[in-house]
Amino acid sequence: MFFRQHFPRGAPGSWDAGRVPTSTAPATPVETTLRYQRGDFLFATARRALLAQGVLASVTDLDPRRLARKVAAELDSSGVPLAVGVLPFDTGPDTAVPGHLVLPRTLHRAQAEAGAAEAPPAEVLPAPVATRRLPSPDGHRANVRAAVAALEQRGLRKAVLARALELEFETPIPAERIVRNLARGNPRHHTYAAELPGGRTLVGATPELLLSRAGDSVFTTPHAGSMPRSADPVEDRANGEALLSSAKDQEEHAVVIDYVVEALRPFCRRLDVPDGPDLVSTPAIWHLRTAITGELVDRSVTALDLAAALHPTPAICGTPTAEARALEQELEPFDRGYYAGTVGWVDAAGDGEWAVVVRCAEVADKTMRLYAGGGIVPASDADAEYQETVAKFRTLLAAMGLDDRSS
Ligand SMILES: C=C(O[C@H]1C=CC=C(C(=O)O)[C@@H]1O)C(=O)O
Repeated sequence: MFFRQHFPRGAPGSWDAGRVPTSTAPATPVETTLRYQRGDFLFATARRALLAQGVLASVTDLDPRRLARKVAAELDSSGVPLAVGVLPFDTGPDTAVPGHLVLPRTLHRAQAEAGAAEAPPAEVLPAPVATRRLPSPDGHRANVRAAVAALEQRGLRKAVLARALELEFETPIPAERIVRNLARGNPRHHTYAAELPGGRTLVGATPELLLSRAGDSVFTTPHAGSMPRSADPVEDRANGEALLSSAKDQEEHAVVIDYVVEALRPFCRRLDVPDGPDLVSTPAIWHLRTAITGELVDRSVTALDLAAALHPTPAICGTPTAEARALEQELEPFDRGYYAGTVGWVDAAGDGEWAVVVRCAEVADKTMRLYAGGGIVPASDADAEYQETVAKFRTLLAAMGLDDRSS
C-alpha cells in the first residue's frame, strides 16, 4: 500500500511514508528528543531516541494478544517499518481500556556513541493552582494495612498499591516542556510520551524494561524492591545497602522473578537468570533489579507478543494476577488507565522494546494525574510504603519544578 523505503532494522535515520525521503539531517538522540511535540510518540534515553510523528493507521483492541496479531498484519501489508503505542494496566477479560498502537507517518531514530551525552536545557513550568491526593496520605496507609490483611485472608503472595496526584493549572499544560525536563533529569532511563485514546498524553521516565527483542535475543529487567534516595551521601549509600539486605524487599523481588521466568520459559530455548538482584538507582530512588537474557525458540513471536504474554508482571500488579488486580481495584479510588501498563514499539521483523509505565502522568488540557505505587508483601510497613510513593512521585514532580510538598 505504501512506498517501501530502505530502512535498516534498528538503524539511526529517518523514514517518511511519502515517496520523497525526509531531508532531515542526522540528529543526536538529544536533538531528536528536543523535536518532540505533543501528539508525537517519543521513546528515548540520552543514547538512543525514537520519535514517531503522524498517524497512517491506528490499531486498537481490548485483547493484547489479538492487538499484537493485528499490528503484525498491518506492518506486513503496509511497508511501514514499525508501530508504536501503549497497553493499559488492566488487560483482563472485563477491561474497558484498550491497547492502542499507531503506524506513524514519519520516524526519526538516533543513536550516540559512548561518552558524555549532551543534556537538554532545563525549562520552567507554571505552578499548579490546586492539588488533590487520591487517597489522602492516611488513606494510603490504611489501604496498605488492608492489603497486608487481605494477602493472608485471600492467599496472595503480593499486591501493588498506588496513589494518584491530580494537579490543576490555570493555563494549558506544556507537555513538551515536561518531556524535555524528564529527559534531562533521567538520561539513562527511557523518557516516553504517547497519545492516549480520548486525547490525553502519557508522559514519564521509567527505569524498568518489560522486554526487548532483537533477532532471537530477549532481554528484560524486572525492578521490584525500593528505597528513597537521600541528599546526604552517607545516608544515601546506607539506604541502598539496607535495600540490598532487606528480606522483605528480596521476597518482593523474588515474586516478580519467579513469574517472569515462568512466563518467558515457553518462548525461550535458553534463559540466563542471575542468582540475585543488583542494586540500581534513579535520581529519586534505589531499586532491586535483575537483568534476564534469553534466546527465542521461534522468531515469529514478536516483541509485542512477548509483552502481551508477560504483562502485567507482579512488579506492578502482584500475584496471583487476577486476585491482586481485584484487590487493587477494590482499594484504589481511581482507575489506573495506562499507569502500570507498557509503552514501546515493535517493528516489521518482530523486534521491539516495551517499558513499564511507571514514574508517569496522564496530561489533559489544564489538569494532569500523576501515579506512584509500590509492592505490598506480608512484611510491608504502611508508613514506609507511603514514603516510597513520595520518592516515586519525585521523578515527575522534579520535571515540573515541584517538591515533595505536592505529594
Ligand atoms: C509501581 C511502581 O514501581 C514498580 C517498579 C519498581 C519498583 C517497584 C517497587 O519496589 O514496588 C514497583 O514494582 C511505581 O513506580 O509506581
